[in-house]
Amino acid sequence: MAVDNDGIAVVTLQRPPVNSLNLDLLQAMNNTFDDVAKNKSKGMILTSASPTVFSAGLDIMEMYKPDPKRLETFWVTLQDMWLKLFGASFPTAAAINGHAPAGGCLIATSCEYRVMLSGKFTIGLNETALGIVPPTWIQDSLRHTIPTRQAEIALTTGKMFTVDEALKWRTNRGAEGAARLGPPVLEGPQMPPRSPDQILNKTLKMCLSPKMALDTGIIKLNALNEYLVTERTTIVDNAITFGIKKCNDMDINIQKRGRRKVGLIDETAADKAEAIEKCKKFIKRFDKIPSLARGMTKQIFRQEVLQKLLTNRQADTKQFLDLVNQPKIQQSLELYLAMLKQKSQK
Ligand SMILES: CCCCCCCC/C=C\C=C\CC(=O)SCCNC(=O)CCNC(=O)[C@H](O)C(C)(C)COP(=O)(O)OP(=O)(O)OC[C@H]1O[C@@H](n2cnc3c(N)ncnc32)[C@H](O)[C@@H]1OP(=O)(O)O
Repeated sequence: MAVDNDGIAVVTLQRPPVNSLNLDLLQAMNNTFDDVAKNKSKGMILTSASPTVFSAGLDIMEMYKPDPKRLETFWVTLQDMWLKLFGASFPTAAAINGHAPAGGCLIATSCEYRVMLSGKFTIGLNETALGIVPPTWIQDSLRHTIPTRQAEIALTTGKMFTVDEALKWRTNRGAEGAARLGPPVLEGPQMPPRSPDQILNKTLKMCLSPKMALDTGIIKLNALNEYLVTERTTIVDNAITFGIKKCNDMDINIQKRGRRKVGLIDETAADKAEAIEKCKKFIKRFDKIPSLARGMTKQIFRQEVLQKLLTNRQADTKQFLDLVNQPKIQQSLELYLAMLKQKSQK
């Protein structure tokens, strides 16, 4: 842990090669979180010493052929880590400088703010894809971060989000929907882009002109009708071109407006230093907010989710122990470890 001049603690996970969460690392995290609270730090940023992995999640070795007592301590220590981090009264942020699967995503979603490095990294709760049901409080951390519907889909599919997907959620509306209609007709002398309103107003004006004879008016309206039917694609394209031009003139970023943010991460950064700076900026937002009021508001906001685990702690531990001790799960863990080893040797 390093505390900067502003009193913000930067805590770096340092367990090579992938910061997998074993008992020792979890205990070290818990002690550090206690220190941050005791020192009255202004806030805490979690990051990783690895250039490519934030955290690979739970250390599979803790669950494979486990010592029963250690396994129980391992799970209770993980619960403690989550209760301390998710329930921390001080501001928390994650500078996610690499992959963050499963438990890695849990740490990130337990913080209040997330900045992830742009690149070929992924983040998400992949448990379902591994055949495991994520415990309620792990599901709650995601549901607390992104909209419920997206959380349900992500959890049930074991979705690992790319950095871009974690920031935004694709929709068919906006610029992407427009793109599916084909390229817009560009501005030219024959067909200057006009809004549909402009076209109709001009035609109406012409038809209402006292100089216009009735039969000429009818001919013009028929011609307009035919034009609207046969040229509808061009008209739509022109309307889109007109819309895009207006948005550009008004400095509205249509690319951003066309996509809805899923918000699993809040921002991206080019490198770790920038990610930490952005996290610091988030924490400094609270400079003028009384810290007691802030901390209590956060805890009340998170209380329901925290209380659920506190109430069901023993049952949750028993469920985990029963699951891990199943021969079928032990077999899956063995296969998974072999698969990871094979992949790392390639
Ligand atoms: C089938 C699983 C059943 C589990 C049942 C238990 C029930 C628990 C209930 C719920 C809670 C679950 C939450 C979890 O966190 S489970 C853990 C899920 N984690 C993962 O699936 C991530 C696996 N790792 C990776 O995808 C990659 O390692 C990655 C993080 C993307 C990094 O890739 P890369 O940089 O290429 O590194 P390598 O893959 O080469 O790995 C280097 C060495 O690290 C070992 N490794 C990786 N992850 C883990 C891990 N989670 N635990 C232990 N060891 C891990 C890997 O085998 C390599 O080792 P070696 O160098 O000796 O070959």
